[in-house]
Amino acid sequence: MSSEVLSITGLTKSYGSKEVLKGIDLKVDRGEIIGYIGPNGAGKSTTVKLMLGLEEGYSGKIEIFGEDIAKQGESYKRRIGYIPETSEMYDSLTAQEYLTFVAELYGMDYDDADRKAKQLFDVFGLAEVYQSRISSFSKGMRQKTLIVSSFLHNPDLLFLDEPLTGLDANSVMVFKEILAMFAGEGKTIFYSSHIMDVVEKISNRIVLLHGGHIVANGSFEELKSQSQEGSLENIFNQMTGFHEHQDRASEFVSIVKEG
Ligand SMILES: Nc1ncnc2c1ncn2[C@@H]1O[C@H](COP(=O)(O)OP(=O)(O)OP(=O)(O)O)[C@@H](O)[C@H]1O
Repeated sequence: MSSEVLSITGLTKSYGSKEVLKGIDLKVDRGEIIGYIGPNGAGKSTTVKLMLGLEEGYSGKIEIFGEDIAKQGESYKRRIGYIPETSEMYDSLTAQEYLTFVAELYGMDYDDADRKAKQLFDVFGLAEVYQSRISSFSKGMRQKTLIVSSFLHNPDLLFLDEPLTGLDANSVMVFKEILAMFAGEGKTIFYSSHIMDVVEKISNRIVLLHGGHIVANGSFEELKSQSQEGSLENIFNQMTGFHEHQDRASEFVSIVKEG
């Protein structure tokens, strides 16, 4: 069996006259944690949505689990988990209703999904609110619900967009450990985030998207040796040509003070 889980070749995508992706090539193997980074608006979410089949109208080729997604049916999606950047969770549902509903979409049996979701909720210390409405949840509780919904069907490939949003420091530690263990089981994780120190620590490989192209692709050590910068934050600033943070901050503060 090939160890390649994901292969993107010559991927381009435009919205109207705006070309967001200008030819992306990327290969990802089983068990890798890919840190997918880039400035706001670079096209990270667009890439992920294309791979999930949520967005159409691209050129190039996207192969997942060895097959072209344009040619295969929906079945590959059952092996994928997804934490979106912004989520429209159904507020009027309870966590139990929401999680069993999502799990059934992934082909799980109701009773299995219910039992497993309840156990996972318990791990996050949320057993007592399993039957409460999502509308009553805090930001972190909602994020934990999304995390549980994306892992419930034991996916082989996970797309995580800013998954730590709202999690407290203890939960962050648990979640980072979960990711490492999951990758150790041969699962593949595509991790999109702006929190550079977390990306630096958890990723086996970092892919930086800028100006419609992949401008860096390697382990943190490799990127560091190429750029002679210390942290991933500095490497990011250097590779995206951004050196004005102090000027921008001074300008902002002086405008605020003026009025
Ligand atoms: N449905 C759409 N219609 C028109 N333009 C879009 C659409 N979706 C995304 N775009 C544009 O494509 C570009 C890339 O957006 P995308 O959300 O992929 O960026 P991103 O790298 O995920 O950014 P961020 O870090 O801010 O989340 C942006 O300029 C955005 O305005």
